[in-house]
Amino acid sequence: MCNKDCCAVKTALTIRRMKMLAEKQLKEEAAAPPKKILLTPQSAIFSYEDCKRMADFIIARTEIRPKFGVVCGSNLDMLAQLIENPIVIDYSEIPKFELYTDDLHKSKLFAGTLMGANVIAMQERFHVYEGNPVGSCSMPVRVMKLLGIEYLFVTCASAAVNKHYNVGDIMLVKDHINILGMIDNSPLIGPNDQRFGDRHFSMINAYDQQLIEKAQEIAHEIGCENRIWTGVYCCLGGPAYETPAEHRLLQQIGADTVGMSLVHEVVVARHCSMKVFAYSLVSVPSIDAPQLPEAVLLAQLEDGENVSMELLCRMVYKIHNNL
Ligand SMILES: O=P(O)(O)O[C@@H]1C[C@H](O)[C@@H](CO)O1
Ligand SMILES: Nc1nc2[nH]cnc2c(=O)[nH]1
Repeated sequence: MCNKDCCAVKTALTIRRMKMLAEKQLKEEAAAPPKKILLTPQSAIFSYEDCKRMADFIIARTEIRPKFGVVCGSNLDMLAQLIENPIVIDYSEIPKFELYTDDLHKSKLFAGTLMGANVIAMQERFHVYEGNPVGSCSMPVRVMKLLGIEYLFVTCASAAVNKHYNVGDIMLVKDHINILGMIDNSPLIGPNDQRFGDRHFSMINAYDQQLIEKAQEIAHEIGCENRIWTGVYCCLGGPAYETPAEHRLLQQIGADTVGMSLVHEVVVARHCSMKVFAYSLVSVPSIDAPQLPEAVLLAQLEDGENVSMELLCRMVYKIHNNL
């Protein structure tokens, strides 16, 4: 047991020791070379030349000039497998293309034909929550542009925000709320390369209205008009799903579904004037939805995956044949 004097001595010693340590640390910091801070503008991480080199590599390997590009979302990787006689390229083979991804075995590009049209599909996309800068996540879209793609089909998994949407439903995206972009995390921040597009550009009709109408026609043709909605997608950073309070906020600002991707790819696609068609497969129920057994949700999801394949094939067929 120490007395009052003992503690006072200890405190004085501790203070002196801390002071000495702080001084030593300051001296060491002053002697160390300055740390390099790399401020990399999003738009300059991959230059036009980098994207061109990647596109040239893909053209050399596949020998096709695709008209359609597809980005597969989670639970939608089977869309890539619809491509006939595909040339499959692992992302790691393409110079500089490989980024961080949780799902290495799906990191593949499929190039071939679908319903008679030349198509290339990314089986897995890059996400911001995996540690990739937002400008890198959208780099493949620029590569697709330089491959000559006219129509970009972007797909993703999402959670229902709109209480009428069920798991397995498909939402055709008519507009988006880009929360990451709103808080200064746009893929186009940095120098603008005019070869891709103008510095400022409109995001009105970013999701091509004619393509949406074609998809709505298809919904009727296949008898899925009560399962294919048209709505607003909101992108959050993830990887955690939103809290109930955030979910309520998203309902109030007009989101119908929420996910962790798509919008930055669409911004980059519109910057370089690609026609965009996007849909999200509802994979997580809204917090207002009645609780359903896991097996029911899985069956609904599987059904939605089948509808999404039908939708993709019919869209490609109709556009390719001007129907
Ligand atoms: O690539 P997408 O946006 O479909 O992936 C979403 C986000 C997470 O990776 C996953 C969550 O379920 O789906
Ligand atoms: N933010 C978000 N993204 C998703 N992607 C798939 N499901 C979800 C979800 O519940 N929330």
